[in-house]
Amino acid sequence: MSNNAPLLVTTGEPAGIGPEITLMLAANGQLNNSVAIGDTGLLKQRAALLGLHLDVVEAAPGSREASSPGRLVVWHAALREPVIPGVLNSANAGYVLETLQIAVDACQQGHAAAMVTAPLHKGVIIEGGFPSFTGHTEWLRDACGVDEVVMLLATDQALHAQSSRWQGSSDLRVALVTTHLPLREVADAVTYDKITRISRLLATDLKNQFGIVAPRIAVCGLNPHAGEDGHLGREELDVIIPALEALRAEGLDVQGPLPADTLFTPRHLAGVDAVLAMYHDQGLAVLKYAGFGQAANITLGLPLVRTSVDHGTALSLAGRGIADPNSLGVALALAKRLAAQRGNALIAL
Ligand SMILES: NC(=O)C1=CN([C@@H]2O[C@H](COP(=O)(O)OP(=O)(O)OC[C@H]3O[C@@H](n4cnc5c(N)ncnc54)[C@H](O)[C@@H]3O)[C@@H](O)[C@H]2O)C=CC1
Ligand SMILES: NCC(=O)COP(=O)(O)O
Repeated sequence: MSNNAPLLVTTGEPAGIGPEITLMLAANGQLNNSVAIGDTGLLKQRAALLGLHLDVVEAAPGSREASSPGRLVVWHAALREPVIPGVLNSANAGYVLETLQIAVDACQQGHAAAMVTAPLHKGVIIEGGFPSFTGHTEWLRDACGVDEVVMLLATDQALHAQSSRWQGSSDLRVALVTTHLPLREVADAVTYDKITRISRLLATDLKNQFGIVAPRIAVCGLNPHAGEDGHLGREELDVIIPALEALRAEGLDVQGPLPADTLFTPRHLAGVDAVLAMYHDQGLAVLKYAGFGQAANITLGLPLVRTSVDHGTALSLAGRGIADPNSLGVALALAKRLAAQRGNALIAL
């Protein structure tokens, strides 16, 4: 990694809130070591629409110039068609993916310290000619040529931790065995191999990226009451328990499978560093209840640092200046910390 590389912020779906939450952070000085990737004209228009006093200026991809108070530096990618806030247009799907590719290339070539992604709209990318697209996480796995990645969402401001009686960590971290899958397909995707690979990656990155020396992972069951000894589903007996036994034999501290409805209560979370949920809404509904807007999404297992917001494109808010940019700020702060930990030199503030 060369010296003084910026953090990159991909601005996401152009009709969503990604461009404006990026501009909002730039306007209050939170993008000072960063560069946005997106259409410069779009960002200028959105800044004007919101009445933000900000110079939006273009720089060549790979340059060391970064944003400063009152000035947002942009690595330009051209929109395919003009954008109306809140109105999706599948013609711009290729544009969104181009912003991601620019970021990946720059991280891999040492021109950037990390990438932070504003939300994109999965459906419109699929409709725009990319039928196998399911999300940043899986796209980044393929773009980086790795076999497996882990989606982890984390907040250090979990709701239950605000109680004066709470004695555990204020961090809540939730990782997923399966990510963007129809519920009908989830049970078949929860395999011995998948659980063991994801758990190993999670434990390794909790150590290496979060500095947790001996990570304790609580693992959810798939079925109600963790299958009730096989009476309410057999995945626990046939797949999850054997996988966890193998992981324990390797020295991993994995508890479970635990009934997911009570695992997230403060008593069970007190000694836990991360929860491994079997599917998207099992884990993320709780995480978002505990800290929506205060959390970030991290992809573990990549050769680069990638964090993201905890929310989506919020189309109905786009162009109105009322979206909360806080999660993007949390994602930026985390990316900065993770990049520094990897030894990626950041532009000094
Ligand atoms: N990292 C990413 O790229 C993500 C993308 N998405 C995508 O976003 C699209 C919309 O997804 P939804 O499930 O509707 O979730 P969403 O997060 O866009 O919206 C859910 C609710 O939260 C509100 N909300 C979201 N972000 C907000 C913010 N910053 N400030 C204030 N209120 C906010 C919305 O107005 C809405 O009421 C989908 O295509 C989904 O796949 C969803 C999550 C993450
Ligand atoms: N709910 C998290 C989410 O959908 C984000 O997915 P990704 O685009 O970061 O893979």
